Amino acid sequence: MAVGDVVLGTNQYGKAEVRLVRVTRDTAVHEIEDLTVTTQLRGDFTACHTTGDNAHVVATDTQKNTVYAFAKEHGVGSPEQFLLRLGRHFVQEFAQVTGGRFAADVHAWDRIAVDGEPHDHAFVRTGRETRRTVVQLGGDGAHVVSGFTGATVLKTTGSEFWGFPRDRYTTLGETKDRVLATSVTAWWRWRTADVDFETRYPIVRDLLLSTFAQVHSLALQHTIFEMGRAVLEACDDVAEVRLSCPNKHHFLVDLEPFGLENDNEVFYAADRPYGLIEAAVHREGDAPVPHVWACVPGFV
Ligand SMILES: O=c1[nH]c(=O)c2[nH]c(=O)[nH]c2[nH]1
Repeated sequence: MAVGDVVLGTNQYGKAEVRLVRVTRDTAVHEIEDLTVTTQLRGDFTACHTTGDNAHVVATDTQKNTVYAFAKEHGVGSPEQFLLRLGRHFVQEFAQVTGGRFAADVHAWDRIAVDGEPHDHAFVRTGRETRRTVVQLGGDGAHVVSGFTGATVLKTTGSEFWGFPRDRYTTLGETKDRVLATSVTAWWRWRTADVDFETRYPIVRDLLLSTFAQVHSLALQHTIFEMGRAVLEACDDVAEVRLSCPNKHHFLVDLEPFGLENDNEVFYAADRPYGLIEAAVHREGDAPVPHVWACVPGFV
């Protein structure tokens, strides 16, 4: 519907960053599930925008309540299944809802060790990656993208960087042995929504990180391509991998003024600026699905 010459374009709305902690206490050994969930509905919401008629608007407060209710009723389990269940509920329940974007960050917890034993009901946040997923439902079915951010990894050798062009602004020296460090943000698109996500997620994650460790790197670009390639070669159910990796520079400290040698031992870990290396890796001939990636935060 038009208001004068102005028309409504694409729109979506929902509740962002619903903090959900689910404790399962069937036995004395409790389990905890901790997620930040975002729901955004798409469909026929034109009247609300153009005339203020809220008849089609599933309140964001209702969406938030549904997240909590579903966690109680159905449990959480894999975030992918949780979001598929949640998203399908809104589509089935409300005729005006045709699809949406549903995203979750998963915050992992370890048990606190007491006298060397894992405690029954005390946890500490895992210092590793934050698992993430985005599920998209629409006319062409369900698309599931999984990934993680904040996996900080470092190797003290096995990394070179040389052979780059030199102009009058180039001061960086060539190196055959440097520290390589990054905080990996990885996304991968599953071929279908029919995946055992809980089994597959750690396999993909471990492949990415073990490849970082094993590749003799000639550039961070080289490393991240190899990381993506390792996943695509091992995992038929993954269609595409995208990686965003800051090059967390470790500069060798000049110790000469102090009469000391620095044999790749003492580094200045700079926080900014940093190189930001990003790449998508896919199999030749695979059809791209750009609209899925358009809703994934982080990088193009
Ligand atoms: O792995 C690297 N890739 C670059 O593109 C680059 N540029 C730079 O200054 N250092 C590095 N390291």
